[in-house]
Amino acid sequence: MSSTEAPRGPIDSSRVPRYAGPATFARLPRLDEVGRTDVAVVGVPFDTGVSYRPGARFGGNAIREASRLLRPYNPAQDASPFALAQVADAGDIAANPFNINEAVEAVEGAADDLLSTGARLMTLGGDHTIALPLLRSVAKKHGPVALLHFDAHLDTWDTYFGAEYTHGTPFRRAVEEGILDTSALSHVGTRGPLYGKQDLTDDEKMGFGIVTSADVMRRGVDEIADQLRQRIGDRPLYISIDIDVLDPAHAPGTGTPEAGGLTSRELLEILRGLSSCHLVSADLVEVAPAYDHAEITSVAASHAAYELTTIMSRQIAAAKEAKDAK
Ligand SMILES: N=C(N)NCCCC(=O)O
Ligand SMILES: [Zn+2]
Ligand SMILES: [Zn+2]
Repeated sequence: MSSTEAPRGPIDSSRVPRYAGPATFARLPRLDEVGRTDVAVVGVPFDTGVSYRPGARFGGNAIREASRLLRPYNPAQDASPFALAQVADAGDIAANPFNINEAVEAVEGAADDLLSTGARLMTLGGDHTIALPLLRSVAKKHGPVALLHFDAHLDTWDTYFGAEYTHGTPFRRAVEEGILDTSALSHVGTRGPLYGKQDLTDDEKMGFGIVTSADVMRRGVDEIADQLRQRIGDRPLYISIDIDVLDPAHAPGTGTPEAGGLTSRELLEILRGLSSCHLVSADLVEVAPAYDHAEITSVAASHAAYELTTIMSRQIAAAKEAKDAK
């Protein structure tokens, strides 16, 4: 697509019913159908890094299936994300299920390739291990990035069974590697039992601030979004959403569920409150459809990815407009 051409949007639901045909995210064109894209939605079918229930390797396709019902206009952000910028489904990154190190390298390499085209990534996991190679790739382009991490868990543990690359450890590795801007790191939705108090002191030393799920309930979504926006400022921002940030009532289909989580409404509202942030890429991980019912989890995930995609599209359009005005 040249910069003057209008983006190619989703399949017209008034002509082809939404339940027909193979699924792409939001029924958008595949990347090979449009040549290049501003936002690449990409799946990572990988779950070898999990410590409890497996199955997130099927998450990306479950989210694609559940996203058939998304409509092209987003009233909450007053934007038509797929008209403002080209958004396309880039398919899946093939990752070795029997070798975590090799898989981590493959994800980093594929992310490098997509980012080098100028696209931003909306990655659908996969387990949380994949956030590390994605952050490595984003940091090569933008330098250390601010991180907003929505999750029941800290994911800053050191190792599991001696393994460094797991779904409970990506953000400790990322801090060690210097790819995060440690003045702007926040967990949101944290809750549940830990291995010890040390988990919290270690996490704080790495620079993380914590907004617990109880904080969200007590202080409300607007105040939380304001606080996060202030902390992030205009830094390049990466958002990583582990779907287990939601209460198991809102997201049963996940591998390490914890009671007392956010509602899908709270998550979506906080994301909308971040629409002015400079979102350079995002992931949504840990959807494990085998434990889901009636697509509860994958529908919630598809809507969260839709809000993130809208934020990116609006910014891409605004940047283009500013450039054209010059
Ligand atoms: N769901 C993610 N990313 N991490 C959970 C790790 C929790 C544990 O095994 O103790
Ligand atoms: Zn988690
Ligand atoms: Zn996680």
